[in-house]
Parts: sequence; structure tokens; C-alpha cells
Amino acid sequence: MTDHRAVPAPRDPHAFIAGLPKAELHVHHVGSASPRIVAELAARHPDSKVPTDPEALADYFTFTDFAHFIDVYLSVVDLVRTPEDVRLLTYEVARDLARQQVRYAELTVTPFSSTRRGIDERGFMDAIEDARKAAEAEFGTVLRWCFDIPGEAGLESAEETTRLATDDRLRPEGLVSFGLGGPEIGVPRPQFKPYFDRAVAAGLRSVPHAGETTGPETVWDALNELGAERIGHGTSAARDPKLLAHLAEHRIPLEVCPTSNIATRAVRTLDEHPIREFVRAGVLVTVNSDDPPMFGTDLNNEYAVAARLLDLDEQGLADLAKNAVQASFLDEPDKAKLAAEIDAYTAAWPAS
Ligand SMILES: Nc1ncnc2c1ncn2[C@@H]1O[C@H](CCC(=O)c2cccc(C(=O)O)c2)[C@@H](O)[C@H]1O
Ligand SMILES: [Zn+2]
Repeated sequence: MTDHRAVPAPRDPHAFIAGLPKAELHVHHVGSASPRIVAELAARHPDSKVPTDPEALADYFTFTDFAHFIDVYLSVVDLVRTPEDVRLLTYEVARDLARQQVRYAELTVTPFSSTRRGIDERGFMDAIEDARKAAEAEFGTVLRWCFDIPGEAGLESAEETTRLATDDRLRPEGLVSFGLGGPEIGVPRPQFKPYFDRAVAAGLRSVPHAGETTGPETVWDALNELGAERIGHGTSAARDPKLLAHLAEHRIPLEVCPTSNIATRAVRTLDEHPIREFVRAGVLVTVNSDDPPMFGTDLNNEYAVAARLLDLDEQGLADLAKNAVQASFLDEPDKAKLAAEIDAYTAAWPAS
């Protein structure tokens, strides 16, 4: 008779992941607008072209390529028109993070896209800060901001983003880092060096997107010209062994967003995703969700994807969550506290 106990059942990591305390380091503010939030904003602004029916919205969020993704992304940006819209979006995004046991998130915010659409800059800053404080008090999720330059919008957007991030009268308390997003093709990174220099001089950490849709040379530029301390995506680094060795040696973490890379067609299939190569090369890998509702994912699902691709058990998933804590811009005592919470959860698993 076969002893079925000898064949371990494939583990379902979902329950463990759902309760695992986590940190999210790469997630966009507008890109986190769930169907529920989109419907609420669209009800306020009925002239919008963004569909509100969840099925139609899922179709709308199917992208032919990265440029198409950005077009659709900007149509959702157009839904956010007043400081009260900004507050609603931010607060509701925090609620969705808290439901996934995300204790700490660095949310990438693009203030230029809002101020150029006519939202008052003071009103914008007050709205995100008000939502941040309410979310921490009510949901226990700590939010911090990364202000990013939408590179394709040109140096005017870089100047404006830098001003908003460094002017002491405007700069929000929760701001910790400075980024660069949008398309990379035709938008060379070195031109943003003076803006990153100013942001870093003002105490912000450098976290540009690089190597999402272009080759490893863009990641080198992000490191050498922009002083990157973490890399958003960095997917194409897998094609350059010297770069992988450099990232590993200098402990520059990658913010890997597997489902995003498939949805924007930056990578063909999950099985071809280079996350395994990154781990094999000793790079500090964090897993993140990028624009979760637009890509039909959430952070928990990204951890499940990583568990499959990296063959992780519960301890491996806990280590992945601790990578994000280590790579975060929390201070050391808060890092230690969150890492201890992850350890305690893992030690108590399976919870009785
Ligand atoms: N996977 C991603 N990879 C890269 N970026 C991503 C990703 N997901 C979301 N973003 C966001 O998309 C924005 C792009 C905005 C942009 O290009 C643009 C161009 C011209 C005008 C305007 C405008 O506002 O008028 C905006 C970025 O700032 C970034 O925060
Ligand atoms: Zn991103």
C-alpha cells in the first residue's frame, strides 16, 4: 500500500502570506486606485472615460505595451482633480494595504501630474499628509512618500518635482525619497542628475526606476549618475553579470514587481522572469506590486508568485518580507521591530 504521507502535498502559501506582516517599497499612488476607488472618483467626475463597471475596467486595464499602459495610467490620473480626491485616494489605498497586513509602505507619488492639472500645491500636500496620519491612526499602516519625476514630461517636470520635494514650506513630513518613472526609451537618465543631486542634498534617498524597459546601461546610469540606493525593477540587470555582481557587492536592493513586468510586456512570461538569477547572484531582492489593480494583482499575490518562482517555504517567505524591511527607509529601531514581528508570526505558524 502506498503511504501517501511520504509524498508531501504541494504547499499552499496563501494563508501564511495573507497574515504575514509586510513592507511594500514600490507601489504607485494613482496606480493603486482599486475598482472601488475608481468608481468613487468617477462618480464625482462623470465626464471621465475610465469605465466603472469592474468587468469593463479589467478589459480597460489590459495593455498592449508599456506606452499603452502609460496612456491608460494618465486617464486615471485625470480622475484625481481636487485635494479631496487626493485625500480619498490616499486614505483608501492605505486601507487596501492594511487589509494585506502591510505595516509600512513607501508610496510613489507624482505631484507634478497633479499640480499641472490645476490642483493647488498646498492642498495636495495637506491632503496626502492628512490621509497618512489618519491611516496610521486608524489602520496601523505607516506610509512614507517617494516623489517621482515623470521623466517623459521633460525637465520642467524635473524642476517642479524637485522644488516641491525640497522647499521647506511645502515638503511633506512623510517624504523620504526621490524617484524617476514613466517610459525609459528616449528619456536618458543622466539628464536628471542635477535634480537628484539637489534632492539628495536635501536629505532624500535616491530610488529611480531603471532597466524596466531598457537595457542594463540604464541601471548603470541610475547608479553612477543618480546615486541610486535602490533600483525600481532593474529587470534587465540580469543581462549583465558585472552589474549583478556590483548590485550584490554594494547591497543595492532591487524592487522586483513580477506581475507588472508581464502586464506591461516588459517580460514575456513569469517563468522567464529573471528573479531567480537575481537571487542566485546574491542580490537583495524585494517583491512589490507597482500598480496592483491595473495589473490584476496585490502584494500578497506577488509573494505567492515569488514563492512559486523561488520555491520558497514559510521561512523563505518570511526572509523575503525581511528583505523589504532591511531595504526600506525605516530607521533602525523600526526595522528591528517589524523584523521581530515577522519572526514572531513565523514562529507561531501555523497559528492555532
Ligand atoms: N511600471 C511603471 N514604470 C514607470 N512608471 C510608472 C510605472 N507605474 C506607474 N508609473 C508612473 O507613471 C508615471 C508616468 C507619467 C508620465 O510618463 C507622464 C508623461 C507626460 C505627462 C505626464 C503628466 O502627468 O501630464 C505624465 C510616472 O511618474 C510613474 O509614477
Ligand atoms: Zn513603478
